[in-house]
Amino acid sequence: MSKQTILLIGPPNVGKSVIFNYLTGKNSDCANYVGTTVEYTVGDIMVGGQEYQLIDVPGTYTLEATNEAEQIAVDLLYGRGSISHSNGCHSKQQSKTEVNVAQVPKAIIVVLDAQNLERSLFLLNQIQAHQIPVIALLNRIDLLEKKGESIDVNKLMDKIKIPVIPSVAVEKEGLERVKEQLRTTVEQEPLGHDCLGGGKITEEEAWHRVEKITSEIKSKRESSVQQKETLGDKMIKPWPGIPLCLLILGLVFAFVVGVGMGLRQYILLPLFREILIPALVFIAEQIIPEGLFLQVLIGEYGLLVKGLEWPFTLVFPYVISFYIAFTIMEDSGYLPRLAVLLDGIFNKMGLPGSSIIPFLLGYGCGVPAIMASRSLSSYKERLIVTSLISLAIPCVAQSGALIFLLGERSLFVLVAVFAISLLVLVGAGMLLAKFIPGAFPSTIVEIPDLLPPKKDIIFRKVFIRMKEYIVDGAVPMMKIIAIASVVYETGVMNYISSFMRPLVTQWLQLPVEASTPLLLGVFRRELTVVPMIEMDLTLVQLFTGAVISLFYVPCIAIVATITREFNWKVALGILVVTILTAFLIGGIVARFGNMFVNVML
Ligand SMILES: Nc1nc2c(ncn2[C@@H]2O[C@H](COP(=O)(O)OP(=O)(O)OP(=O)(O)O)[C@@H](O)[C@H]2O)c(=O)[nH]1
Ligand SMILES: [Mg+2]
Repeated sequence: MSKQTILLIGPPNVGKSVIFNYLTGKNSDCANYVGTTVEYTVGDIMVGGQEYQLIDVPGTYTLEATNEAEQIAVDLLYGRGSISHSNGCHSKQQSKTEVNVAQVPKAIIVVLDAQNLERSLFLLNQIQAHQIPVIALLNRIDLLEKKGESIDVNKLMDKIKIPVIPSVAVEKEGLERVKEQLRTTVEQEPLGHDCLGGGKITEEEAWHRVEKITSEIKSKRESSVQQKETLGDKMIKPWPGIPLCLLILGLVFAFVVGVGMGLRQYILLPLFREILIPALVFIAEQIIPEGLFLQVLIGEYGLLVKGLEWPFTLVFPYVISFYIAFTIMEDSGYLPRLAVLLDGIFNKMGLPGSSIIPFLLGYGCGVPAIMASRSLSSYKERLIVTSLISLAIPCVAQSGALIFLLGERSLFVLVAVFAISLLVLVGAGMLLAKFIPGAFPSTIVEIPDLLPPKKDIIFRKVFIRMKEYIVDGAVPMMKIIAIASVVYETGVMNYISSFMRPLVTQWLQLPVEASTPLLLGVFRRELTVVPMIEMDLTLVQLFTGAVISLFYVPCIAIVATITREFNWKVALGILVVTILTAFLIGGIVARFGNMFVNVML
């Protein structure tokens, strides 16, 4: 028999995932913006000697869902959940544990936002109408106290007549009490009343009552003065917000490139090139007889040579530097401010400013980025974001490879490639906004407090993302390199390449070997770039190759995600558009890139 479930519900960005991670030991993604969790995550929790499944639910303000992520929350409450869920990381493999979400939960932990109690109580009231035992966690009280405010928790319990546990999830305060309290709650019958005093009331009356309760239990210290305009407020105004934004993004770019190059040059390259790879090659030569198998291991595309060098010395350093920078940005609460600042530009692409979050996630990996678009409110917005991520946003593996390929030859060309990608992104976005039917967005961006990122949370998140890269990025890359190695050593690669000769040599003006990255790139994005490193190409040819790789087909994992989130027709459409764009812009750069390169040199 499958285990019974306990739901963790609350408004967005209140700390549910931090609480879930503590209670289950799993790793549900948490970050300082609305809509971090877009699918539910399941973990085990022991309550009074019995095992339950705790479900981390996407945040929702009310039970009238306005996007796909919120709909998942509502479905889980009704016991209508489907069994597609995350097992605590971005891994595409599903958890093997059986999850029965098509059942009404045994209990609900409602997480209230101490800073926005009215809205939380309104949601609590709606949840209680479902006759399921509930406990409440009053989280983020530290932030309230910083503002010189406090909530009388006993008085609150008195009024809403359910157990309320005050907590500071990031400090693990109050979380042990949740397990104790759950022990009695799961045994209880539902209370049979709601927190607002019962009776059939209108929405307006409900708001009136929550405001009254809040005003009776909340107090402000006499000494607390009106807050000054904070740095967080300044960041969303054009002045000084835009210069600050350029400075921050510039610093992030410099950090990712600089730290990535440093990690490669001084740590990973010496470790792999001078120690690990020679040792493995030596061992292979000793124990494996001459022949095809040995060549596949140590030849041109050898698994023990390129199969280790590419994923671990070329891409891995940038995965580390990108995710350190990105995690600090997402935990600080800067991203929603960027969303407000860029709202005008995004509106021209038919998108709300908050789509900056899936876009920036896309610079890490397209798969979680496309999933994150679930928090957008219309199909049109999701489709535009997904198409643009697939077309013009290089993932971290590909960016790492591009930085390596071009960085040492010409920084101008490197910057030009990223600038072209941004231009195409905006241009294609404006076109899609015109042609895809649907209303234009109305933007409401919730802005959380600017918080200093916590060291241990950053460390854990970067570590998880490194692990994910090794499992979901490096290992598949090694498999493809192994296949490429076999295909190369047996001469099949040459045979296939001959079919692509006219396209590659005449239209793109590249040597015929450049068909290899185009073939491998179907499987993984960075493989459209890395083989070019081994070729003797002119700067214009590198420019052409980089631009093609940028727009060329998204990798197999992304195509699978698009098919799952939309359907195969959308995936096919995106494939066709990306291939055509890549060859079109690649051909143009092959012809006119010379002019640019000459001017810059
Ligand atoms: N200061 C403070 N920050 C907290 C507390 N709890 C969570 N946070 C921070 O609040 C942000 C949001 O936390 P999450 O756990 O992602 O919130 P969530 O409710 O799961 O958000 P969604 O998935 O978007 O609904 C993160 O930056 C956390 O570090 C708390 O008690 N105090
Ligand atoms: Mg969450």
